[in-house]
Amino acid sequence: MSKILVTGANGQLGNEMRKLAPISKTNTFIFTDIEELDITNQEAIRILIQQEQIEIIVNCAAYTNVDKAEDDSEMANLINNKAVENLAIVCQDVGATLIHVSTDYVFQGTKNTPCREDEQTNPLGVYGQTKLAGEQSVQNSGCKYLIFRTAWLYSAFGSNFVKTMIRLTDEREKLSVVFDQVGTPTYAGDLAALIFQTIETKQYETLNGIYHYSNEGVCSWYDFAIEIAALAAHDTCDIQPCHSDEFPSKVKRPAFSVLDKTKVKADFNCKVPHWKVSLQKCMKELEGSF
Ligand SMILES: NC(=O)C1=CN([C@@H]2O[C@H](COP(=O)(O)OP(=O)(O)OC[C@H]3O[C@@H](n4cnc5c(N)ncnc54)[C@H](OP(=O)(O)O)[C@@H]3O)[C@@H](O)[C@H]2O)C=CC1
Ligand SMILES: Cc1cn([C@H]2C[C@H](O)[C@@H](COP(=O)(O)OP(=O)(O)O[C@H]3O[C@@H](C)C(=O)[C@@H](O)[C@H]3O)O2)c(=O)[nH]c1=O
Repeated sequence: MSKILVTGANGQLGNEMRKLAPISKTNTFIFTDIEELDITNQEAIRILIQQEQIEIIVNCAAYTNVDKAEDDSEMANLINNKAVENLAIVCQDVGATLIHVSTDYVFQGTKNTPCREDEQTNPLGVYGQTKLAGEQSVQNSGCKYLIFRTAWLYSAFGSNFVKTMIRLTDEREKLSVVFDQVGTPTYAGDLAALIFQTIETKQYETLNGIYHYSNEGVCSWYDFAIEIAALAAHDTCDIQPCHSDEFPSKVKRPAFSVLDKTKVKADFNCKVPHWKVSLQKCMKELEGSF
């Protein structure tokens, strides 16, 4: 029996972890968000970890507003890097394992083959830079860790591209969506299932390092929007592809950030659902809300 702490548990991934916890056969999960545990406070982390004798931390907390981060780099760095360093230092001190989550936005995305874990990083914006710094803080701490880099996360919880597209394709007659940024959408429930499996089967005891995990397949945000609208039966909105420079944003995003999952599939022996299959699952959960 191990005790697991999930931080940032009110977000998309945290809520998906909450759904799985009750089926655990061997572990007890404690869920916190900023109100219960502000991870920028190292002392508060230390007290909770020691009091509860936590063996694993799953860090789902992050600053995820990519546009806002450009004007708020201090806060983004505090949450995506400094706070992650806090978790890693405490884990190292008490011998706990840190399971952390990072992003495809650590890559520049200028090549057109799937990104492997050992490939050169070069984030284009503040969000990606602070997430990369967070990865490095974990690695430098000396703690036992797993970092799952994922991409284009969505779920029935929180706000995300799927929910935005459901709303916009209902409200508008016409919509432009970028087709020159290519990646893979990932259902947060699938990533949570992998993290849960890692804990339940104790894979974290033998595996460590960075792993790429997204759903299977490749698409542009435009393709993703088309599929969302089709599943929502929002067929009156005319969705048109546009270039990135036609969609106003202060941050440059990677043009191609498909993640290569060869390593995670081999080491974790996990089956990865295609993004269209998982999108259908999530849309079913959202039924009634559109
Ligand atoms: N969303 C995406 O598309 C992608 C996300 N990721 C990564 O996956 C992980 C999970 O993302 P996701 O579930 O979407 O994130 P969310 O933004 O949905 O959730 C993050 C949670 O962390 C909380 N939080 C913020 N600051 C603190 C703090 N100081 N202490 C404790 N909790 C805090 C947030 O609270 P509040 O809302 O009040 O700020 C929120 O509840 C993150 O590491 C993210 O970088 C990777 C690729 C894609
Ligand atoms: C709403 C909208 C967005 N877009 C574009 C903007 C952007 O290039 C793309 C996706 O929009 P988003 O705001 O969801 O993008 P963004 O917030 O950048 O999504 C990213 O979030 C962080 C947390 C990650 O880690 C990444 O993996 C990725 O999921 O679609 C349109 O072209 N038309 C639209 O109407």
